[in-house]
Amino acid sequence: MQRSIATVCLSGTLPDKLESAAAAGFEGVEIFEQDLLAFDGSPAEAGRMAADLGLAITIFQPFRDFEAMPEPARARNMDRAERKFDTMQALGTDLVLVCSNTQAACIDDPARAAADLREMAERAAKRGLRVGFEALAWGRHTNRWRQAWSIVRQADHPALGLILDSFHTLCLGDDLAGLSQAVPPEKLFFLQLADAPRLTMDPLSWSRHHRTFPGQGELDVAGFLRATLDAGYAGPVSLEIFNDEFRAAPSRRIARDGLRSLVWLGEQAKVAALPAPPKLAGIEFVEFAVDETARAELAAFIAALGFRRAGTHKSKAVELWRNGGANIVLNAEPDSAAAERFAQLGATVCAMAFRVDDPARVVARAEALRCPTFRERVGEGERRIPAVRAPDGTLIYLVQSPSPTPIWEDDFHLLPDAGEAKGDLTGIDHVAQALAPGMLDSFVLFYRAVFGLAADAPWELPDPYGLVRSRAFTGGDGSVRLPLNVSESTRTGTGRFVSALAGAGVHHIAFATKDAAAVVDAASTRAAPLLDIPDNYYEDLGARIGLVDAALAGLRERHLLFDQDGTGGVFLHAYTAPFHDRFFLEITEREGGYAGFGAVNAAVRMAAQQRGRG
Ligand SMILES: O=C(O)c1ccc(O)c(O)c1
Ligand SMILES: [Mg+2]
Repeated sequence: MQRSIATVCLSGTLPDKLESAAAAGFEGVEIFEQDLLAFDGSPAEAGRMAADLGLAITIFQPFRDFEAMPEPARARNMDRAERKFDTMQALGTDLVLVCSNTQAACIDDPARAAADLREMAERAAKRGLRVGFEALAWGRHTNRWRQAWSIVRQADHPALGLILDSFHTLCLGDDLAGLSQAVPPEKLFFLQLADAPRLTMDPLSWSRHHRTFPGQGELDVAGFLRATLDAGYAGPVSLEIFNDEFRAAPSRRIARDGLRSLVWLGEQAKVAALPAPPKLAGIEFVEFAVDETARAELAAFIAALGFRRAGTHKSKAVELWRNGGANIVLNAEPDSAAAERFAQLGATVCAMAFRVDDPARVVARAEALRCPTFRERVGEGERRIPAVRAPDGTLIYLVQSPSPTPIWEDDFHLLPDAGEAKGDLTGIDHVAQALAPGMLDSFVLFYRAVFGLAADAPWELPDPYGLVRSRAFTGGDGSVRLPLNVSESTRTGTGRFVSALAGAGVHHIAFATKDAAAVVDAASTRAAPLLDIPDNYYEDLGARIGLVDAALAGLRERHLLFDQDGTGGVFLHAYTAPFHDRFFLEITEREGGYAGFGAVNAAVRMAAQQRGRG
């Protein structure tokens, strides 16, 4: 499978785009005409640049509004084609993409379309060039691949073939049924792949602004690729994404995401196997980068929630704090990855650890998916825990589970009563990350591809100062839950956090308990900085769900928020005020299979946090 990417996917100048594509590991590029027009060198120079980078120019595109035009436009189009053939020969590519005509003047006559394409193909063939015809989903008279194929078949010229684009087919709810029976493999000239979120929108706007890489959206791109390969297609597999955020993002990151997406898609379409994704069994710990001062402050903050110091690292300035099954690591080791993170960003989460069945296999999978991995230096006799780096630089440690000896025993001097039995928390329920706008799709692909996490439908959460978009990832039967939040506004809690961090990071950590009321009561006796929820919330709650008065009073008294899911699932949760206006903690109790995050309560929580800033 030759991997190719269209220059339109990437930001910057044509040389930037080519360099980023080559650096990411692509073997080919589609040269989008607009990128060539804006380039101040000759097509031959562009062609040499690509060749020097080891990139084949897989196609030149698009050639628009060609077929079935009345005279004199028809004759002009033939001349235009000849001129573009000159460009293609200088570039060093033999294939041009003709997308179906969108003009009102286009004649509704497939025979005319076929005759015109036949003539174009005949002219191309004289120069050893080829023409591929693609149905745009908004083409005037040709918008399905079956129509495009019927025209290509009628034209019956060896230099004319069909181009398939997953977006145009899938956005119309169409599929490739019948492809392998209808179209001989030598007539499949090119394959473009794009995913997209399911939106209710006209196909043109949807296509020009919201396409994504495969794995970042909701279309069955793997099925589309599989069907094309089953029909005998053996040419390049090329990404063609029009996306506003991609155009604004660094081309290197987007190109890397693109390659990762194709590697992952190859697995999904059963082209090439990868080391299997992990069986996940929860989040073992979350680790903060601190210095001595921040460690003391953060220790006091979590102690109010019932965490106790459970151990110190044998060779590093690292402490383990624990409440029942929930572990927090405070890392103040100088000269470490954590110290670097602290120097840059202050007290923040620098790592978290997933319990996985086989850490070595996950590392191999991450490497196959071109994700950076990490190994911390270790002292004698200490355990080396491998890690994968998330797109924001956060380390995700991979901890063997089940494991004959808990990871803490090798590396930590544990205090005598450090066991998990003590405490009222059962573990880490979820870890929420705030991301800069434009980063969400990179994270979506990372979590889905490396860890096999499944994405919930997107949510919108109203902060008093702007909207927060949220998408949650879940794996391991709900043992790992990772909501991702993005805000365009810099005044929301999410936006301020992202500005302070100049990027992305963990914004809150939610702990699980079987008895939220008891945890909150105990925390209150320790003067924990829990968030006050206004009475109006409880008035509305009573009106909405008719809890008995005593139950409602119990929630109100403890400032506990409540949600239920209609199938017997119930969620109780309470929040702390933010630590250093940075991140906050949450206490959660899930009952009856509740699978959400209390999104209905987010507006009240965010308003209370904004009020708390004074
Ligand atoms: O949006 C467009 O115009 C356009 C052009 C060329 C393509 O291959 C395509 O899928 C869309
Ligand atoms: Mg296309």
